Amino acid sequence: MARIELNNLAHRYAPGGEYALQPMQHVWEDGGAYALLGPSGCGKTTLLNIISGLVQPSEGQVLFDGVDVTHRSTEERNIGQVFQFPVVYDTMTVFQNLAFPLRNRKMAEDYVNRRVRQVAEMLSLTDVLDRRARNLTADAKQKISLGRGLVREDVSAVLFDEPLTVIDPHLKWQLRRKLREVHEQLNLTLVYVTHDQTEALTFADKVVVMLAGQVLQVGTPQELFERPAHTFVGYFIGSPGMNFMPCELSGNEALVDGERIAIDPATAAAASQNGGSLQLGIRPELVRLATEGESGLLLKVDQVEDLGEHQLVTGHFGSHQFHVRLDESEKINSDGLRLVFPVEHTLLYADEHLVGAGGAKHG
Ligand SMILES: Nc1ncnc2c1ncn2[C@@H]1O[C@H](COP(=O)(O)OP(=O)(O)OP(=O)(O)O)[C@@H](O)[C@H]1O
Repeated sequence: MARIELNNLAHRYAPGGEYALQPMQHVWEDGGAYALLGPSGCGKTTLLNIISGLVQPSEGQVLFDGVDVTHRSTEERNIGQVFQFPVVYDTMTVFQNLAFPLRNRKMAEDYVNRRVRQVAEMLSLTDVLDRRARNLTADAKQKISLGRGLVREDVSAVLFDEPLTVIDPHLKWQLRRKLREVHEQLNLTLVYVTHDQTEALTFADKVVVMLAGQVLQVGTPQELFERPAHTFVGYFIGSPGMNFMPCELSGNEALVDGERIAIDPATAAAASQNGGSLQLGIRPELVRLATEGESGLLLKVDQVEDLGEHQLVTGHFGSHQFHVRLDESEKINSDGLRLVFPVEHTLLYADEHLVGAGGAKHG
């Protein structure tokens, strides 16, 4: 397994053309499970292909455990890959398919037997080990592909490019869980590309959020939820995403349409030094209703949706749309709700970037 270092890495497909990947500097730890998350065209596949060696970066280096592998082939980098569509040998049995990467490297047969059975067990393929792959469902074939990517212990990393696209929706959840278990048991460095936040958040220890060729934040699912480093991360992660409202500063308060909202003093001080166009950000889950006698901001209610254990209120402050997620037991006054913005969850963004500790955290 390897620690992967991206050293001043950038990529343009055409000399002098647009950057498909903006210059970046990152370290991905040995044994970590990473997800690359972002909308279509943000550069996820380009970055994955640069790590695997399918694309040569136009600038910078890729290091595996400190060794420069930028100009080495995929084969020389010792990478396992799982693609969107299953890559299996139809005429071989499931066992032979899983054994292929090991037999190819002349591993001893008793080791091959043990390892194939271990991986088959993890992916619930034990019952079909003797069946020919040709007759299996698309789901089973993709499980074989996953197994082939995971079967070698000597790879530097295993890269997955949207591997669950062809999987039946009810099986996706189960397979994601399986992949997590496999990661815990095999301790492989995994990089998983997806545009689906649920997939990224349930699979990865650390999620790398990308937009327009840039890595905006590398963080745990909790960090991305609690302290999005960029407004896009706040908006992209969460359902619905974070609320943002343009504001001005007045001492330790943000002014939104003339209303005053308390801000942590250190954040307010940093924001007044930073300058830039300011927005206040808060998660729909982290706003609360004012208690009796407590003052709060009046939200005009437009719509209430029943989400089972929660209810989602869509309303507005002045001209700004705002979402609040409340427990199903809360009584909603359809005229309006008095809301409290807890200081610890009320964040400020200057020119789209989080102000204060953790604002420019990349890692
Ligand atoms: N072979 C190529 N030649 C020229 N430009 C390319 C090539 N491959 C990708 N691009 C461009 O690079 C940018 C990043 O594309 P990339 O495929 O890496 O994004 P992505 O996030 O993986 O998107 P998707 O989820 O749609 O696969 C896009 O603007 C794309 O048009």
